[in-house]
Amino acid sequence: MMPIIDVRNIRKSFGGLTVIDDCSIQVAKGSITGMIGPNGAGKSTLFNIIAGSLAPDSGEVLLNGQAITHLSANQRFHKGLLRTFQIAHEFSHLTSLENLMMVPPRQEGENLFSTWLKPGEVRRQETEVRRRALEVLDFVGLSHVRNELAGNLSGGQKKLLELGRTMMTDAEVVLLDEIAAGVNRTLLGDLMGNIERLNRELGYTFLVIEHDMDMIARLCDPVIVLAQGQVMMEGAITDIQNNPEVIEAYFGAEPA
Ligand SMILES: Nc1ncnc2c1ncn2[C@@H]1O[C@H](COP(=O)(O)OP(=O)(O)OP(=O)(O)O)[C@@H](O)[C@H]1O
Repeated sequence: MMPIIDVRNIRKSFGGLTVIDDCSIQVAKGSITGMIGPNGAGKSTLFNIIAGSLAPDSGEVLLNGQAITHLSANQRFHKGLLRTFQIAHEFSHLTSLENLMMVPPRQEGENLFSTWLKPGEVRRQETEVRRRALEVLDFVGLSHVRNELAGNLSGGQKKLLELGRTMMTDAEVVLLDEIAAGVNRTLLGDLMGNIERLNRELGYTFLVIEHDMDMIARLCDPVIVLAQGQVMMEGAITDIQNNPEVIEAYFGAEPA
């Protein structure tokens, strides 16, 4: 089956430093694919290239078989590829509900204007967006804080809200960058449960960069190990954890 994300022969250097070195990865539609690797392996750089916030020196990124390398992050968003972002400072003064209602709908080309011109359409859309936002809050377990300012939410609740923002758009592929960091175990459990449900029930594909191995082990299959800008290994987490080469790359030592 055609991969939903196909990264082909990407190279990226900063100054004289080669960070991504002829790297190719594929993300299968419907998977929760993990990406791990030691600090400085190039994970964030590759993510930025996939999301469209950084241009590669060479190579291609395809989404559903279509080259998107030349598209902006915003254009990729409208094609259903998005990454979660920390709730920006200005949004911390809005409630959880408002944060979700602010997410722009996915629209391509002329749809953007055609709905504009119809009388009554704007109000109908706003009612619909509100209904959707309330459903999403319910799904991610944040109904009880719907009128709370986002800035007052706990770290874990903010992550749930960020995940909720992706649900406002009918995303196809979501890039999750280190979302477990700073989240307490209970909320992390909720977050993982929601990711699984989005995957199973709504067909979302995820590409997850994560240092939290428990999260990778529970959610991700396959897992890609990146080291020095190249794919070192790809497979099930149990195989990866027992691979001497991977252990060496991570810890710089042979397994005991
Ligand atoms: N904008 C930049 N300018 C110069 N060097 C950069 C830039 N972005 C990243 N790098 C360098 O590229 C290398 C890979 O960084 P990257 O953040 O992609 O790694 P990572 O695998 O995500 O690491 P971590 O797990 O620590 O987040 C590092 O040596 C980093 O210093």
